[in-house]
Amino acid sequence: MKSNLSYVHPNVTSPWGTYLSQVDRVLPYLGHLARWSETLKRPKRALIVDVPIEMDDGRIAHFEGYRVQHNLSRGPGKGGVRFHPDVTLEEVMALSAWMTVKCAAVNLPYGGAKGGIRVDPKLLSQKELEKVTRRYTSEIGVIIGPQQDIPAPDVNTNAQVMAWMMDTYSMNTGTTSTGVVTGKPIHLGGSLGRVKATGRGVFVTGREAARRLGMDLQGARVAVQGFGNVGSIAAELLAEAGARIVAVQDHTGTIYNPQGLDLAQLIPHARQNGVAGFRGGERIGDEDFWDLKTDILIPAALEGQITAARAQRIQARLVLEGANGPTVPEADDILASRGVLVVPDVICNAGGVTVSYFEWVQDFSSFFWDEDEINQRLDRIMVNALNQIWDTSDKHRITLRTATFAVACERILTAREERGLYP
Ligand SMILES: NC(=O)C1=CN([C@@H]2O[C@H](COP(=O)(O)OP(=O)(O)OC[C@H]3O[C@@H](n4cnc5c(N)ncnc54)[C@H](O)[C@@H]3O)[C@@H](O)[C@H]2O)C=CC1
Ligand SMILES: O=C(O)CCC(=O)C(=O)O
Repeated sequence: MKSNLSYVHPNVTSPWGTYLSQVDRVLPYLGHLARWSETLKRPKRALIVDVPIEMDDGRIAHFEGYRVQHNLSRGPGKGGVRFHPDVTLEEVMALSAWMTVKCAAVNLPYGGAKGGIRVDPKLLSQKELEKVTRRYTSEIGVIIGPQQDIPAPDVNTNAQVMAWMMDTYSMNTGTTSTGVVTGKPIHLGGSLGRVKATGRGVFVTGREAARRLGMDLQGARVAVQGFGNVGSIAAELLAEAGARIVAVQDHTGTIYNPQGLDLAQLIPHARQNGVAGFRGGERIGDEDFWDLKTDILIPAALEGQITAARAQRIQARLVLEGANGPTVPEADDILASRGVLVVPDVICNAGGVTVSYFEWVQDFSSFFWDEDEINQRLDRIMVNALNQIWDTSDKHRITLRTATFAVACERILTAREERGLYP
């Protein structure tokens, strides 16, 4: 891991450090394209913005916002916006870089970008949240647009936030620009299937990986960390396929039921209160989550959750990375040496951006598809991408993560080489 950038100081477990180490691992498989690899280690553009708003009590509060466009070689930037009190520039850089790799892995005509505001939205009123969103959108308005960079939901953002972003951008440009963001409400140019798309993609890649491992989903024990958009939908679809969701952890705590949690009751409960306090399971210590006897583990919260120490304890045979960057490099090695198969974030959670792409295409053509068509196309794209990654993994005897980087980085750097360097 090496960064020649003066403005970040990554370490081996920070998100940008993790990403750099993942790039280093793919270099031997890039052939002559490796000479362009420094491109992958530098974001093309990073914008830091001040977001001042008047709070409900009359105070003026300032929040720090970011939008990073990591790479635009294959198309406009694409990637979500995160509202979280711990967001940093370095984290957004890593998240934007993983978007570059992810979009190329499923062969979408996009580069990678990501945004964030360092704010705890739970401490804001709805009015304050709207003001923060609108001011942030105006500030990053100089670099986003339907052909430049298209934001979408991520942690703590949703269709309502996307509606405000679309409206602010449209007001500032004097257009109705539905294509400037994806993940919008359906009647504002949103796509059927987008809300569930990331969780569905986790399910599809998990189904395929389980088949290859000879693991029956019927009765398989599943533990899920993070029970928001991605984790709850992945759990729901796995349960529909016969799996038992035995443990769920979110920021409020961890609950466990070896017979399987009742998701029809848990999901609405968690939406209101978090999972803690749910009566259909036993409350266990958060750290005990990592020792549970399960077949499938789904990290679907934040980065850096699977540390080296936790990787030694994980009992599952299959890890489905719903979250971005949940596994640090040393933990990756430990899981591989213990025979635990990891379906990496850059393919596992690519269902969301794939349906975002469908939304963007539908917005341009003003012709909307039905949900079955969307889900079928999503399934096909994910399965084809995973098959190619699996073949690459078998050919070079490398992990699925390095294989995904190999497939994606070849596409990214080929585009870079074909476009050339001169203005
Ligand atoms: N929403 C999307 O379409 C996509 C999201 N992702 C990734 O999936 C992950 C989750 O995103 P969403 O479900 O959209 O967010 P969300 O905001 O809907 O849910 C986040 C969940 O993580 C939990 N959480 C937060 N901190 C935690 C902690 N310290 N320990 C345990 N749980 C914790 C929260 O309680 C919540 O249940 C993130 O890594 C995100 O980048 C990846 C691809 C697309
Ligand atoms: O839907 C999108 O455009 C991006 C989703 C996202 O932020 C991600 O895949 O991490």
